Amino acid sequence: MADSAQAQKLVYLVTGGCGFLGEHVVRMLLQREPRLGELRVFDLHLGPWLEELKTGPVRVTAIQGDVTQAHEVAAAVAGAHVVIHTAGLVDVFGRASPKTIHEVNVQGTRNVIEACVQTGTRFLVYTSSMEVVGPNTKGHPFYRGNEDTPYEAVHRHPYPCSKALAEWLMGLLVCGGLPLVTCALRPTGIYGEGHQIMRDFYRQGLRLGGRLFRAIPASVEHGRVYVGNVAWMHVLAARELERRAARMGGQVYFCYDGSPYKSYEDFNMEFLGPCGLRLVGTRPLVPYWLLVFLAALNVLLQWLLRPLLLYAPLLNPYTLAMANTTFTVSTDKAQRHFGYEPLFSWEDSRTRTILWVQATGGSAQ
Ligand SMILES: NC(=O)c1ccc[n+]([C@@H]2O[C@H](COP(=O)([O-])OP(=O)(O)OC[C@H]3O[C@@H](n4cnc5c(N)ncnc54)[C@H](O)[C@@H]3O)[C@@H](O)[C@H]2O)c1
Ligand SMILES: CC(C)CCC[C@@H](C)[C@H]1CC[C@H]2[C@@H]3[C@H](O)C=C4C[C@@H](O)CC[C@]4(C)[C@H]3CC[C@]12C
Repeated sequence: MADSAQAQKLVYLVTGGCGFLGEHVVRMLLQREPRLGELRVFDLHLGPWLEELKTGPVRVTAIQGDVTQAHEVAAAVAGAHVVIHTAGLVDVFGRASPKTIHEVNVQGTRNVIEACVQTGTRFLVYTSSMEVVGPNTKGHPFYRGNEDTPYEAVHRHPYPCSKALAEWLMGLLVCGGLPLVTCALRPTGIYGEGHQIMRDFYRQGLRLGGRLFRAIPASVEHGRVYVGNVAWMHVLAARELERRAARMGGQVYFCYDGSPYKSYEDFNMEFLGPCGLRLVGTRPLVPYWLLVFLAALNVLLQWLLRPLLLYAPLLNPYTLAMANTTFTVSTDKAQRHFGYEPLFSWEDSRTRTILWVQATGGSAQ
């Protein structure tokens, strides 16, 4: 007798499937989801790498579309059994306007939810963010917290505001008693192959003669999680939503793995060190007040230069506050609720990331 994996082939849709995380989710589904019959990859910008996937046994359909356009989302969702919604505008640098961030992250998510409800899709996994919780504007540390740890979540920046609102929309469904079963995954800072900011730091270090200068005390710890494990968690959550709907429906899960707790800069050095960079200073080399001043200056410059060019450096008051606030998670909720175990050990994650930085860090790719 054919087993159920062969009997029922499922249609999956991944929004934002050509982004940093989205590409890993797409590849992970193809490798690890035996019930996959068709994979729809929906993104504003389609990657050329999708072409190579079309020659495999699973039907891969590339859909160029915009989540802010309800009719485009509805057409892509129609007939899908499962939707993984990772599309989003990740901007804490002032590149996009607050209005655009809201449209993509909140209205886009609303469109995905409504399309699922209208077309009868039953399972939806949403990529949320740790920033739905914090760090808050008061700089309170969140130390080894879990999904139930009390924390004063106060948002002002458009990006965390939008992620919080979108996650709240997901929660509304549970209260509304709709047949759609959803859960939200909250990654901390993701790293791994394709991580733009890691590459930016690497290039900056190369420009500075192989050195980076410590700006944040080593005692400020950050939660980081490997992209392959975040992708695996999405695939597993999507698979288990059906079987464990009562337990998982409406739940939120932090994304976690065995990556060590370190400061943002020390963590990056785990990869940039083996690529030849050195972090200078055991303590910050510039006083904090000077960083605050430079961050404020960058905001002013961004505003002054806006008519001429987009000036969006990494340092601004929000990113400085983030970098300077401890935020680490310690939880096993995903393990308890749907059997998640990281697929990649810390050693594997580290090696894969180093190889990627070495291969592409200095090139224009
Ligand atoms: N990178 C992180 O550290 C991190 C941490 C926590 C949560 N997240 C969340 O994970 C998700 C993916 O983030 P990422 O780091 O891969 O970002 P990314 O920018 O690499 O990927 C986002 C993808 O969404 C697509 N997209 C943007 N606007 C769209 C639109 N209007 N219509 C359709 N597609 C659109 C982009 O083209 C891109 O391919 C986001 O929802 C983000 O909020 C990321
Ligand atoms: C002060 C400077 C020297 C260093 C600036 C580092 C700064 C660019 C880093 C620090 C923390 C980073 C964020 C953190 O890892 C988590 C997330 C959550 C996610 O939803 C989007 C990405 C984001 C905001 C990281 C962006 C880069 C930050 C702010």
